[in-house]
Amino acid sequence: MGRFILKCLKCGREYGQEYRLTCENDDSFLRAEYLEKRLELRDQPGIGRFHSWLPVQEELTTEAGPITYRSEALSKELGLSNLYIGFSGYWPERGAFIKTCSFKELEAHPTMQLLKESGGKAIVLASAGNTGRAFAYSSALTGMDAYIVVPDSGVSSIWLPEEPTDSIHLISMTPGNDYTDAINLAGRIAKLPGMVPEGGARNVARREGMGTVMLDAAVTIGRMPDHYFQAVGSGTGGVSAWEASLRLKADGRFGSKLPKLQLAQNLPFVPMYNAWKAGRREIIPEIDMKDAKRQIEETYATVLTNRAPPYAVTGGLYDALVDTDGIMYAVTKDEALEAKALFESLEGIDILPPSAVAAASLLKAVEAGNVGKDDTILLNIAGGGFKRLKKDFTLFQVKPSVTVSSSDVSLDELGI
Ligand SMILES: Cc1ncc(COP(=O)(O)O)c(C=O)c1O
Repeated sequence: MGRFILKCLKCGREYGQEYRLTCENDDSFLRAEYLEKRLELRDQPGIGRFHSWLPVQEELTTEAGPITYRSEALSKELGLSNLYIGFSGYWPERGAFIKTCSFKELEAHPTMQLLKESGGKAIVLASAGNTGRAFAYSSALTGMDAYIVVPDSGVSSIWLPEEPTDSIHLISMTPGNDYTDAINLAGRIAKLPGMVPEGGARNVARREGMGTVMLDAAVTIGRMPDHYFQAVGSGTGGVSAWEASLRLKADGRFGSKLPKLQLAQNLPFVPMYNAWKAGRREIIPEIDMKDAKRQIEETYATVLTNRAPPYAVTGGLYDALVDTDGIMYAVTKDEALEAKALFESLEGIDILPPSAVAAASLLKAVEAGNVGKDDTILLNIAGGGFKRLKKDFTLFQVKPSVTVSSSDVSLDELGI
């Protein structure tokens, strides 16, 4: 018997347990509804603890999982009494063992498991860096093929803490192509026979994997936080946190008020910030991301640069922000670097650029009075511990099997 059904958020059509990204009637998100309505923690080391609300049959045994701890130093510096850090990365002293150093690994493991359970063999995805590394690692662990398309700026991010396997197929794109070009090429490859698109935010396994950050926080704190801070590029993490809190609310033991999403992008590329500020569901490219490619080149945290984020779609980020009375921030590179230095010196762990953007947004929120001094706050440090990892592991660069010059190349050139 299945553990969940997939339900279309617009027309309500239900599907059984399968690797499905879209409804046959419309373009809305599908959401998983689990038979287990109460979160029953499993005896697993990582995200497998949250099996109740992961769309897979077998419990995941990976040690990769989010951790949550109560901040002391940063909390004191900001004058906050209930600041919690959700950390996804490598920090063994705190029990954090994500060896690709970001919460993207929380998405990769359930996705590969769901793919395996539904008979799929090869997954195709685009990445600006962190997602590709996470799926490459999951491919190395499971032996399942992964075709990963990255822009030139992302190639150096595709490393592993062990020897890469033949199951990893890295396709790089020449300079001038960005993350969205990689998405377009991956979309074409995914139509080849035997290939399965990972689906980005449409993939419930990805969303539920990321949602475990909120679940871990709620079980650690004993209730849902009042505020949730994260830097977003696609916004999937924001949607995931919202969906996880809807389930926690229905569970009944973790409070009834949904955490307020407080999400950040980095200047000059801030399309979702612009649309949200203007009160619009639609992103208007000419207004919200004029000269997008140039903006992206100037951006500090490049993984936050998705030109086609799931913002307007039913069940997407706009709906999540409306439902949680959310706030969005635009952060400069200087603000991010300042917040990074502050966080690292006070909390004692190195963090990735997007996490610096998230930390900067918390500083802005405190300054603007968007959080109360005694409110319970969850800061999602979605990537970190890279320097810490290098002390314990040798890292291996994954080499591209082919480099292409545009998303329109003939697929024969790829030698798949
Ligand atoms: C460390 C980290 N934080 C935040 C994000 C933004 O994630 P999303 O917009 O998919 O929620 C990313 C995306 O790659 C990331 O790697």
